[in-house]
Amino acid sequence: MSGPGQWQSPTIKDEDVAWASELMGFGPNGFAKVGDNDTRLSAIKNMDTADFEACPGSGKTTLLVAKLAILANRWRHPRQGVCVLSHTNAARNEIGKRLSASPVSVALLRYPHFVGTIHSFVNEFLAVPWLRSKGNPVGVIDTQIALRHRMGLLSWKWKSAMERRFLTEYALSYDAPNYTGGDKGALTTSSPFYQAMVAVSKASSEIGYFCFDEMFVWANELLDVRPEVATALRERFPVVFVDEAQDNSELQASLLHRVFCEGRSPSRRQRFGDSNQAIYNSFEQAGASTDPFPSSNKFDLPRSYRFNQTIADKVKAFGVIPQSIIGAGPSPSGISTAPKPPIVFLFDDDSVGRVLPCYAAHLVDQFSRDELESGTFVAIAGVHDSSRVEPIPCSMKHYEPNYDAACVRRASSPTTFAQYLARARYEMGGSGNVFPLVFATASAVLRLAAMAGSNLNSVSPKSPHRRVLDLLQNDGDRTKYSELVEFVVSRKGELSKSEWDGCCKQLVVSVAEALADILPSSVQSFLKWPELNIGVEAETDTSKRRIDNLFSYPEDDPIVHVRLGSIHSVKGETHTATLVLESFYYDHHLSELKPWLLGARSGGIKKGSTLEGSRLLGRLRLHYVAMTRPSHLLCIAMRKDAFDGHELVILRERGWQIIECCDGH
Ligand SMILES: Nc1ncnc2c1ncn2[C@@H]1O[C@H](COP(=O)(O)OP(=O)(O)OP(=O)(O)O)[C@@H](O)[C@H]1O
Repeated sequence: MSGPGQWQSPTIKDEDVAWASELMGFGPNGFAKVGDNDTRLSAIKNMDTADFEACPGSGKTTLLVAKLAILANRWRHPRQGVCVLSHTNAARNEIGKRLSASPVSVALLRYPHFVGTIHSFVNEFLAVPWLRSKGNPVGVIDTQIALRHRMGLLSWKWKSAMERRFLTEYALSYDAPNYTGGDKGALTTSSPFYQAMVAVSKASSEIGYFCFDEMFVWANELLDVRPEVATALRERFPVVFVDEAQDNSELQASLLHRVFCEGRSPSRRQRFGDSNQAIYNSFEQAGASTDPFPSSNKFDLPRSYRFNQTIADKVKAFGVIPQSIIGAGPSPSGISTAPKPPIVFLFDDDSVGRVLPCYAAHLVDQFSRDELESGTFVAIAGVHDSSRVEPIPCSMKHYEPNYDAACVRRASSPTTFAQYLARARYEMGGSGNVFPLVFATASAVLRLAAMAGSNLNSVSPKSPHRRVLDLLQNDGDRTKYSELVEFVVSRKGELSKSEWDGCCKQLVVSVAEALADILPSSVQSFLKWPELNIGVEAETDTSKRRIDNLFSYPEDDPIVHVRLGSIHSVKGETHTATLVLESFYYDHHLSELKPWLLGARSGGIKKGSTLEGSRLLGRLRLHYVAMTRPSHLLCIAMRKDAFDGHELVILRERGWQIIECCDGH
């Protein structure tokens, strides 16, 4: 095997680029020079270590997939592969979906290549083999289950001590191989209380329970003890691509740097991202300081193929470092009408519930029936889930009281069986593909068994469905599992409460008990069926759709379905129309960004060249992601009293049209 230093990258020729462009459906010139500008062409041909920092909709993911197709077509190394890493499962699935569309590039989804999240790479190639080689089993990698297991091991005395000190269960996680770390407040490491918490973390890990991020601890320990592992991985993967690089945390960036870049014979590494779109789990979280993105060797791609110049002009001020976006879109799609003027919907306390109907009515007014059917219509809020009730509006729940946040929260596991199904229906998005339902049913059963204390091996290349079938020992249990799957599929995942109570719940319990013995009462919450806010209608089709977070309009005979979600959940997506809803985090997000909307401010740098505070930068990035999703229509919804008369005049002068929801539009 040749090392990465000796690996010869294929030279990408013009004919390869034209072939890939045709493959992606852009004709032969999708990546060709535009006037004098050949940045896209040189970006796709470049095979050296580089960063591609580009504006929203500039085709970063498209460029990456096209480049991968060219590599797949030319790949001749039986034991060396291309490594493609993404931050989230959603991004990994998007790349996987696009690669599987062509018989050539689908090869990248198999050995010797790797396409997956950074977490799955760390588990598969570093942490899990290392732990197992030390004789430590790896059963469950799931923060919620591991911390719950550790709480169960902690004596009553220390549990009450945690309560008194306001320590959460995260005090039982660790960030060093001696099991110390986690948020243990001001306790000294030598105190008996601290040591008791360390002891349960150790005991639980030694029998196979781990939090997600703890796998980085073990991966780093392996690299400390066996630095030659990095050399072997560089030989195996001479070329590495990182998508959504702006979102890498310090933990991820520093580990990837150690594995692929640091020292001699680095792999070729290309990263794709947009630092203006860096949104993390919390505003306080900072980006990576090791190997930050972008480096100085970067390509800029200023043309957005998603939207036109009107939308580009509305959104660019929201970039923390404003980019000169050229609105070259929308690229051809099923939507043939021209892009529409942007809209601000205004509402007050009484009319907040009218915002979604007004938006849907506007869509019906602006798009043809065919376009309403084929297009993607979305409404999103920065805060989609909150227990706050004031000041109105706090979250998506003020606009749609039946909104179920767990259904769209891709990063965390669902907490009930019903949520597993809801998320699967959301993924199916009306298609006839039942795979998400089978996957969700199997995953939910495995999770229930793990919650009940079964130490099932959660690290497996097999699908959850295959794993359940393998784990079920006798034919009777397998038959029950098949009945369960068939029942869920026959109802397309839409079970009524009576169907759940009637037979489905018992099937779930029986299968989980076959995997985990008796289910303790503590898992009952997982089996709870959702109560709806719309009372008697609970069994109607409309209520089911609302659990799926689809707002359908008109209610009686819907002609448009608006998908509801968080801004985080729509990263990387392209919509026909996007409505960005006001929400509350310390203040109303959009109201705080009013100077950017009115053209008084641009970017995140204050006078005197200092950066704004982290909260405001977080607001800007979040709403920059949100407002750059639509191809044809950008809408925002804000409180009417956020503006005075003069400001409304400015908004209109800047090209926004205003629709008042209070008027009974
Ligand atoms: N070369 C191209 N020619 C025409 N259309 C393109 C081209 N590249 C991308 N597009 C279209 O532009 C839209 C945005 O592409 P893509 O999602 O790859 O952008 P992105 O830069 O990854 O976006 P984001 O920054 O929001 O994640 C898609 O509809 C895609 O089909």
